[in-house]
Amino acid sequence: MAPFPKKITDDPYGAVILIRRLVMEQGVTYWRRYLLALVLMGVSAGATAGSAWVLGQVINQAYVDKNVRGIVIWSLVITVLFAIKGASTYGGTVILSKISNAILANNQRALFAKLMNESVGFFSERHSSEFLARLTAGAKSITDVLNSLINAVGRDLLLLISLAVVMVMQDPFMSMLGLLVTPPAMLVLRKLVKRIKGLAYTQFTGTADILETMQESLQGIRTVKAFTLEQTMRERIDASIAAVERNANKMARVSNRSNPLMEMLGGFAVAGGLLYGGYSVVALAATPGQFFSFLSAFLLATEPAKRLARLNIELNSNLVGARMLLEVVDSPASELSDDDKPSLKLSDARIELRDVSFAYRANEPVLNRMSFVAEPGKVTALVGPSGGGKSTVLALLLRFYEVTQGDILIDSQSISAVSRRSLRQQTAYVGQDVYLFRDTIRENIAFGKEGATEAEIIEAAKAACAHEFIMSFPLGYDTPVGEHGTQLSGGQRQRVAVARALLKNAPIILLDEATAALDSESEKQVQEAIEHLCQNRTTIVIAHRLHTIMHADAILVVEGGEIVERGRHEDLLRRGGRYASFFRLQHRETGPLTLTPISATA
Ligand SMILES: Nc1ncnc2c1ncn2[C@@H]1O[C@H](COP(=O)(O)OP(=O)(O)OP(=O)(O)O)[C@@H](O)[C@H]1O
Repeated sequence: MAPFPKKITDDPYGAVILIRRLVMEQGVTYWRRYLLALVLMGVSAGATAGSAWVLGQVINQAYVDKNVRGIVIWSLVITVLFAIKGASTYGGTVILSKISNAILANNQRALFAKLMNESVGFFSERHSSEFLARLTAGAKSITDVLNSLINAVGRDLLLLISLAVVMVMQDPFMSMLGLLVTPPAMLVLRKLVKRIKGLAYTQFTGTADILETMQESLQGIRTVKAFTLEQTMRERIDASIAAVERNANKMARVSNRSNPLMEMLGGFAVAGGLLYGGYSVVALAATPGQFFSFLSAFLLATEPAKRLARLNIELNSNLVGARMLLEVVDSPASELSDDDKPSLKLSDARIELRDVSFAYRANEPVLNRMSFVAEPGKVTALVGPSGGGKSTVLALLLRFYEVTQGDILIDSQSISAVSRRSLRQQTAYVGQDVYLFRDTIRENIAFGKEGATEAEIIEAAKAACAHEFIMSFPLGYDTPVGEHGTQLSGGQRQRVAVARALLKNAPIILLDEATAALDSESEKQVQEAIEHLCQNRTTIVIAHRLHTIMHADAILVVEGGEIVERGRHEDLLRRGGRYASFFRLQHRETGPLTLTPISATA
């Protein structure tokens, strides 16, 4: 999917094609219900037109026939017609709303499903608020387009036709005169459509900007507060809000610019009708009933006529949102399901990187012909300066990205030849930023295994040294963790994440800096949890504070996308190279070394 097009003209979706597509792909599914709604709208239109006609009868009974009984009967008929109109309008509106809600939900599901088929790289290039706007406003726009169409046909056109029938029945000549106002009205409206499209687009992107600032300020609320950025953030969002407000006002002005003119044209038509109607009663012996009936039908017809005239404006402004959503849904998925590939079959879980090169962006290599083996059931540690490419190795192992060159093999199977799902199912990953979902602790652990039992969840929590702190909360496992787990401490979050990984019981463990930024007591507990997690599993661990490294079976020093040193702790120290200097650095910083070693982040 391309990012937001810079100009609306870049957009390949034409209005007619899009409307046809929405009708054929989305509306047609509900044709039976639409038909029922149309019938009800037709009944409502008939009742409205009927009441205009009956009005003429009442007037004639009063002024011409002087018949009280007739007046009473026709008045009763009008009451019945209004009741019919009320009931059918209600039925039609409810049916249409239900269809709209279903279409809205379908589109939101489709967009979300599409996003789930996008790669990690896809999201790192875009802001999530872009999708929020498309999911909400875009999906709503699609239903609005379809509603505008059905209302135009069902409500307005049917009503207009029924009223036209009454007008022609009462006075054919005058009805023709009414049509004279149509061409100038059309001319004015056509000019407005183009402006509206541009404004609707700006409105859409402006709303996305507001969402973006809002989301960033709230997610980074601690940074905002700590750096007293409240005013800065207020100013940033204020600029976006003011721009959207200005644009909305412009849109209101432009889209309603037709109104004064339409009213004037309507006024001319009504005045003409009065003049001619009055004249035909006085001079041509028409009945007052005819006159009143025609006039009321004419007045009733002005609203649907105005709405129909504005249909083009309405459609075009909503089509902008519809395109925004369909653009994402239509774009080729960056991570299509490859479940048809064979599953990864594990025996020992031996991982091998063979001459792996990788670049996020062309000509900016991050890994350069990297090769190493992570032996089965052993702990392999990646250490090295920040930005060296350690996290990238894990990202490639999980196939968040595909290698540019070389291959990654697990038990001699290239990971690119097996399904991503089978690869990820057999891998437990605990990342730098522990992500907890806004749910209870229980549910957050349970994400590790589908259908996990309570006993399994508690067992995992115990092994992750989390059970105790969980039980210290009044709600125990039902304690909500808050958005992103903010109601837990850093160490608690990490232990919940380790419990989740333990529950998954995967043969391969990937850990990225899991003990960073913890006090020594929490770190000890998290470390103990991790030791349980790694037992008898092939583990690749990125260590920044590196408290497990001393005992790691292999230590790889990654620098500039290459492995510059490898070996066990003692060997590397003896060699006196990069690792030894990191080690000494930490030694100086932390005082005499205890058994806990090394931070590799320079
Ligand atoms: N999504 C991305 N898009 C573009 N470049 C990226 C992306 N992620 C990482 N990089 C770049 O790739 C290089 C390696 O990053 P990586 O995260 O693998 O380093 P690291 O060794 O794990 O660092 P740290 O120890 O700080 O976590 C860095 O220069 C980084 O800027």
